[in-house]
Amino acid sequence: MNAGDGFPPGAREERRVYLRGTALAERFFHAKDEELSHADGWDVIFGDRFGRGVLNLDGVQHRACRKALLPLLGRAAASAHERRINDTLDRVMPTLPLGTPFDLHSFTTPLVFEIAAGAFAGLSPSEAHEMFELYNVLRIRDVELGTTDGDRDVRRIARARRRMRALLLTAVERLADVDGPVRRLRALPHPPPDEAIAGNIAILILAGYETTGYLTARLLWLLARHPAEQDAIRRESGDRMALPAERRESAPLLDESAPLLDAAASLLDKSAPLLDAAFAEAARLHPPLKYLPRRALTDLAFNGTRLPAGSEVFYAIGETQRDPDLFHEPHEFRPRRFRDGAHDRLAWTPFSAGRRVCAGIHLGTLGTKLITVRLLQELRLSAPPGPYIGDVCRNGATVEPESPLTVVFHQVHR
Ligand code: HEM
Repeated sequence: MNAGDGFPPGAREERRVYLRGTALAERFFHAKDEELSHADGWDVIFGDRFGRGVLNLDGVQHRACRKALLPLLGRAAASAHERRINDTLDRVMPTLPLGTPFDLHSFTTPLVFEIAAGAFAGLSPSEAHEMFELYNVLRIRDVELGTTDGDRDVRRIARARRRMRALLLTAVERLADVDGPVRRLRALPHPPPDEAIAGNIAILILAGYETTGYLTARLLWLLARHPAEQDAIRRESGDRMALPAERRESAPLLDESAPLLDAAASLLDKSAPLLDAAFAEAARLHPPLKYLPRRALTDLAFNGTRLPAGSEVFYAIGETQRDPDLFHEPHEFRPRRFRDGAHDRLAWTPFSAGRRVCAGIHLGTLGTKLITVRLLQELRLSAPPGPYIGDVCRNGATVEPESPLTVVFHQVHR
């Protein structure tokens, strides 16, 4: 870097920069991988524990994998996914307890994991359960080397990584003849090795379950705290759920004409506007990814904000979506705001935006909405009195509730 280039002394050393607001978003979401690396950014969050896949690849490899995998995640895949979700719910819903406090997040997360592991790795419910536990071990952070606990964690993580690798390679073998990630990736002009295919499967499951599981829990919890909104959505969705299964599948919860866009408008579902608005509002208040991690590979300047090469760069979705200049009463749950008026295009980006917008936006939206309406059809949710439960972000990207998202289920009386 030359003297007089505007960087303060010492700024070339690696540093962490947080970007907020729509003015910077435009430039952030349209940066090239050669400017802001996803691979290096996500390495800060989960290192090499989950392997590489479409989320944490850059450049040519990323483009090839994304193109190969998108058809499995798009609208065409929605009805198979809807069937899988319904079958899983048929099995687990009768086990939900009535009348006692119940943590939504510890229910929805393994549930969505099982669905994702079945869809992308062909795992049975018991195999999925084992893999879920392995993911939890692989997420352990802040290991203090040289202490008894730290050394035990290192051994647990190493064992979990070996077992995870074995399960994923078995999945690669098992799925060789099925239309899924393995066949799609092997059909590329330069097919990745099995290890990389396994990494892609791991990333698909990871990207899908934590986000959808968390957002579903948040939406249901918010509706438990807002009974009028809950009743209105139950009435709205009742008509659809009363349809026979085949008709329900031909009237999916997702607007079939919606392209993979980057604004809330693309997810509008004309047949369920109240559910749609509550979904958008839950994702505004509680985006599962609070920050998007990148690393600047070259010196950059975004609207005057300097990003020296080597910086860790985080786009703050959560703070932007609660900016009072962008949303009136930003900390309140007001689904109507998404029905009443337009908002700045990049003010709402829970699925990211631009070229690298969430590849699973359709499945994530479908999963969250479907689990919500199925539960609301059979159960009324109430929230025990208590303060608002916020989030913690332990890894610099995803969030989890700071304490259990407790609700009580009651039978719906018609
Ligand atoms: C409500 C649910 C979901 C939310 C809020 C969400 C959010 C996001 C966000 C913010 C990103 C961008 C990450 C970044 O820029 O670094 C992303 C990427 C991605 N998501 Fe999702 N996601 C959800 C569900 C899913 C599902 C169900 C899948 C499917 C398996 C999925 C697969 C992916 C993949 C593959 C990427 C990487 C895309 C790329 O880099 O080209 N997501 N998601």
